[in-house]
Amino acid sequence: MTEPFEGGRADPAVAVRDLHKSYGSGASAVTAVDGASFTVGRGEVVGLLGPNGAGKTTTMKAALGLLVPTTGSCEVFGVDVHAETARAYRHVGAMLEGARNVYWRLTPRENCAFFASLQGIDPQTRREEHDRLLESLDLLDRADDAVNDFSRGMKGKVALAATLARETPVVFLDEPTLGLDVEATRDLRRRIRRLADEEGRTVLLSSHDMDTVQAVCDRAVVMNEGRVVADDPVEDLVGLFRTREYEVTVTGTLGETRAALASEFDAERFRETPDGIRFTAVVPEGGFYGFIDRLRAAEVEVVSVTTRDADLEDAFLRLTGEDGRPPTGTGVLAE
Ligand SMILES: Nc1ncnc2c1ncn2[C@@H]1O[C@H](COP(=O)(O)OP(=O)(O)OP(=O)(O)O)[C@@H](O)[C@H]1O
Repeated sequence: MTEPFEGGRADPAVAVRDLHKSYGSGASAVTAVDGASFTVGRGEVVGLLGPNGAGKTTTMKAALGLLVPTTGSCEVFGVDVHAETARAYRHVGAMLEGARNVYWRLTPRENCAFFASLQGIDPQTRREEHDRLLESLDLLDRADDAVNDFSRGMKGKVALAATLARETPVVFLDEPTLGLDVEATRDLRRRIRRLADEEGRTVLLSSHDMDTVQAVCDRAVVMNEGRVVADDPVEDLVGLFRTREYEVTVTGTLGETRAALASEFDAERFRETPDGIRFTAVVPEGGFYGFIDRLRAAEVEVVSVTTRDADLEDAFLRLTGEDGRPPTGTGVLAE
């Protein structure tokens, strides 16, 4: 692995500082990133989450020096990537939006060898490692075929192999599990964890796959509309929402109780079903009996109650307000 920059051992591996990026100008200008700040510590695996258009790719590109920020800065090991892009790039391997970083005329094996040698690594010393990498991505059978003829999904996997073959101390992965099957996804998760745990490498990954984020990330930075709306350890993000969500079906007339349930228990998604009125309610830990009493007082008959533990996906939807409730910001998380 290439040694990180000398000096500033206290510097985080990646620092994004008050980053603003707009595309275009005048009335057609699009603000993609609107004052985002976060850091990624050395050896940390951080997930960059957010709905489509939240600004994740733009942030990663700015942190790679591929885009000039409108204002703000990005640093790798304390070095401004825009002032010294080549120097920073040497320490960051990135797979962005699929397959752009591989040579399609070369084979997977040659791509791995090429990207390793770019980093000053003698590829002869890594043959077995590259084969293991290609095998884990189910590419070994095609290791000597030109990438040009591969499907999009396979090209993506070659891009990932080439990125990892560079053995850089920092790795950016934009949607790394996209197009991977269950087995390959599982293997990739293990590989990402190993990069951090055994090799001390730093990983920033964006993903819509919450299971992957939950499985591999130490921390999640959640973006929405160009801003960071949460920056917390993954377990805290989940813990914050460790209330129980219930799906409840009742018969009878809810009347005014409906509004009371909505305000006390976040009850929503009321709908008529053949079994009765169904809705969801969020009940704090230990509050279940109070909730049932509330229903009993309304003289409705409870037909069924099913529980569902909130997971990271629920947490994420609430933070970004995509569940229809007002967004919850970092201020709430900090409480
Ligand atoms: N080159 C560009 N020119 C104009 N607008 C752009 C450009 N690239 C991105 N945008 C816009 O900037 C906003 C943020 O896009 P970005 O790709 O960074 O988001 P994202 O979080 O990565 O989304 P996704 O999950 O869909 O990849 C979006 O509104 C997008 O349409």
